[in-house]
Amino acid sequence: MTDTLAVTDGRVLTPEFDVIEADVLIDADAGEILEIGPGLAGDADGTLDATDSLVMPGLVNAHGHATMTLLRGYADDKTLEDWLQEDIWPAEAALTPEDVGVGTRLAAVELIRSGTTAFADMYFHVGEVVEAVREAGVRARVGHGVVTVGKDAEAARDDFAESLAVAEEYDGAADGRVRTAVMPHAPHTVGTEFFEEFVPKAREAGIPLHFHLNETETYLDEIDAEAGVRPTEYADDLGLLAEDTWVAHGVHLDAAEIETLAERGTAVAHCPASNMKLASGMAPVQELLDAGVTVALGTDGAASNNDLDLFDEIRDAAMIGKLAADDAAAVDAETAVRVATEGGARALGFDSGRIEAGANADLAVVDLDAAHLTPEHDLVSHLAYAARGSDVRHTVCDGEVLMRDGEVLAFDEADVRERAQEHAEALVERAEE
Ligand SMILES: N[C@@H](CCSC[C@H]1O[C@@H](n2cnc3c(=O)[nH]cnc32)[C@H](O)[C@@H]1O)C(=O)O
Ligand SMILES: [Zn+2]
Repeated sequence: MTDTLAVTDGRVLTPEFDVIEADVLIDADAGEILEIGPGLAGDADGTLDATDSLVMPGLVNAHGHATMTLLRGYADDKTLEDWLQEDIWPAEAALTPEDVGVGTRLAAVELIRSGTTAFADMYFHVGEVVEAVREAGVRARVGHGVVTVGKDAEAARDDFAESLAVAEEYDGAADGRVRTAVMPHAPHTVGTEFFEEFVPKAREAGIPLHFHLNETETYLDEIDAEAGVRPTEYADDLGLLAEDTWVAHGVHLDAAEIETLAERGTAVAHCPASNMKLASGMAPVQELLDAGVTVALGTDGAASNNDLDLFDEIRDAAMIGKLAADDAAAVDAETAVRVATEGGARALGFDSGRIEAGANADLAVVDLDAAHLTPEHDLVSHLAYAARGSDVRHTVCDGEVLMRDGEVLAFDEADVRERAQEHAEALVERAEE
């Protein structure tokens, strides 16, 4: 007999973006949605009340560095280059594997609280990330970030080799909730010879690739000086772009680069808050969408955001998308919610991001009983422009309830926060020694 869960008496956001009154019946063992319709509560083994609430697909955070929650508020108000070189990289040099476990658990609490059920993570000590994901109950595509600049050839090679080994080792962990990717940091922070050696190996092994692309003007100039081409062309020549590749940022893209991404089927994880905070620029989101590129949303690390609430990103994406296009109709409410759900799921290769029979049972239940969500003209508008992560009541991933009525079940949240505070303080002390 299968174990079933019914999400009852709410309204449901359908894949067509209609809002209907319905229950959602879930096969908790298979982690799949079984049926959407009226009166499904009767036979279910368990229920989750969605009265006065909207049942929506769990949000997908398609780019980030979860451990960087430990560096939230540590260094602000700087350009990307100064921030990384003066503050972040020295602090990361002092990070221990245990710090990664603690920081990722803090991130998981924040993600679950704000209705995010899947995330991408580029970091190191990936085994610790995987353990945290296993415990949290969320879904993730994880990888070891490779940087070769400033390293001798052997250390550089080892770093890329580790990214490949880690991706092979952990793929399918946590009952299949963990998938992996090879994650070279960016075209300009990894030497050409290492891409040439390892990208074909990743391709042969069927492992996706993820990296930062065209985040700042400075980075474009570095590739231009070295290779004399735009970074997207450089990446394409190295075989980096494919249907299972997704890139982060894509802020400074010209028309030819957008076309290349569309042709290769490579998705872009747009990170509007990080791009604004580091003054990186405005990504051409509407142009990407018009060209047929899959767009997803990411927070990036908590040190450049400074939280992991994807509702902020949805709103920011709509706002900055309009500014960038100089068009108030650009990146409309439905589009912004779609990129945060089905766009993210497509980018990360998860059968999630929509409430439909057969899809993964990954969903968020948003409490509509709030002043800032009144009146109810249009609930999709509310999701894009008025709702906050803290409006999420329940979070379900893979058919398991991860938060019920605002209580995170997977962790002792107070303990996670206390340990995060301790580890963050000790980390900064070591970094500044
Ligand atoms: N193994 C590598 C670590 C790479 S992890 C990925 C890196 O991306 C960094 N990072 C975080 N946010 C951003 C961003 O917005 N742009 C570029 N890099 C970032 C993050 O701090 C981390 O160092 C090493 O030996 O240094
Ligand atoms: Zn990043």
